[in-house]
Amino acid sequence: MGIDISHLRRRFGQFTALDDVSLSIADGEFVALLGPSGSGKTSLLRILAGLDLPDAGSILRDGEDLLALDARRRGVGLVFQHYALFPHMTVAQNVAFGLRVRPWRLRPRASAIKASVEELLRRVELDHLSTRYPAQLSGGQRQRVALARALAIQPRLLLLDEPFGALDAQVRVTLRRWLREFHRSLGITTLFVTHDQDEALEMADRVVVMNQGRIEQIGTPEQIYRHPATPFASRFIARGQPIPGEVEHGTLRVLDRVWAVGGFAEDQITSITVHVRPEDIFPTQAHREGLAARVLNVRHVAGTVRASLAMAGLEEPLEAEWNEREWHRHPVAVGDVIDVHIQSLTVFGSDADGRVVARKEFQPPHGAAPVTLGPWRRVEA
Ligand SMILES: Nc1ncnc2c1ncn2[C@@H]1O[C@H](COP(=O)(O)OP(=O)(O)OP(=O)(O)O)[C@@H](O)[C@H]1O
Repeated sequence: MGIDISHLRRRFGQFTALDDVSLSIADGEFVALLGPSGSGKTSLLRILAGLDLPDAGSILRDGEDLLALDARRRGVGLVFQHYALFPHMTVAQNVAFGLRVRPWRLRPRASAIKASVEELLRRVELDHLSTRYPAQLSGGQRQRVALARALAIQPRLLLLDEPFGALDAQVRVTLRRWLREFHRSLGITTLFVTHDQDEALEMADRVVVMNQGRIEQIGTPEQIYRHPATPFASRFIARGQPIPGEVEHGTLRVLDRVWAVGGFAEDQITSITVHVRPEDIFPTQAHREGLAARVLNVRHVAGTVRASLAMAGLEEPLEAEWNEREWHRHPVAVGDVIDVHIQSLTVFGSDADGRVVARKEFQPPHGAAPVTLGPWRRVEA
């Protein structure tokens, strides 16, 4: 049981904002919609909320057609990036609003509204500020009021559209953890829109990666980070960096190294993309086995060390990232020429339409002995 979104399409004139989007959300799940600006996240949220209709596709909740219900009957709580609090109402009045405007037959008694507002404000830890006006609150406090207000109607589905987008970095991090715990205690099915990778990976049970109106990948934060399904997901989530590679007559050539690629269906695949992550590039002392790299810069950032490396055959430098301890073992400095070992590569094979039809995570061996790369497995995009 839960929400089943299937084959949703939404066009604005010639522009396709949602292109065959299918997604199932389990009861009580916390799902993040993650994608760059314009990827269709808000379009999907608006359709779920009943603020817009798709051109095609269906949404079922526990088997019931959600699209047939008007917005007020969907039991949806909404929080947007820009606090939509009523400035002339106190915190308590804002939270009570959704209950006060109900038709009189459905409206709780004034004493019940007061009790539920008090309970909600306790939950969002703002009971001491109930008589303040929005202008007298911090940004983070306003968003917690907005959340309490969305929860007042006891929604079955909570939709959060970049709720922390306008807050500063430190408040965002604190509220992220707070909201995660809050969700755990409440268990309401929640869809959270963000373009911030850390936010999605840290908070969600599952992450839906969107790009140009399509879903690129759905998975747990770990699955998506460790095993990105497409070059886009790899670049956007795992900071995958492209390096030139070729496949010919059963061999893969990358950075002047050649490995056998057994079982590679070259006839199906018209192009390949090879990605390497910053944390998979290590300095090595085994000179004959490493790849030569010149250190262009070194930055120390909160416990990690980032370096840009110029390498033969690459137009753009590769970014490498080590923790401080690793760096102390090989304290490279600007101008050094070092040997690096690439611990892991991801190779994507695409067909003529650009669809990924095969992918492989590959650990290049130390040394030059050819290895078999495969078997390739099909991926569901
Ligand atoms: N009413 C509309 N008319 C025309 N185009 C629209 C309309 N609403 C959205 N779009 C377009 O659809 C695309 C997807 O928009 P959407 O707001 O869903 O993206 P998003 O992923 O939420 O982006 P952001 O992170 O910037 O909010 C955008 O290119 C946008 O310009």
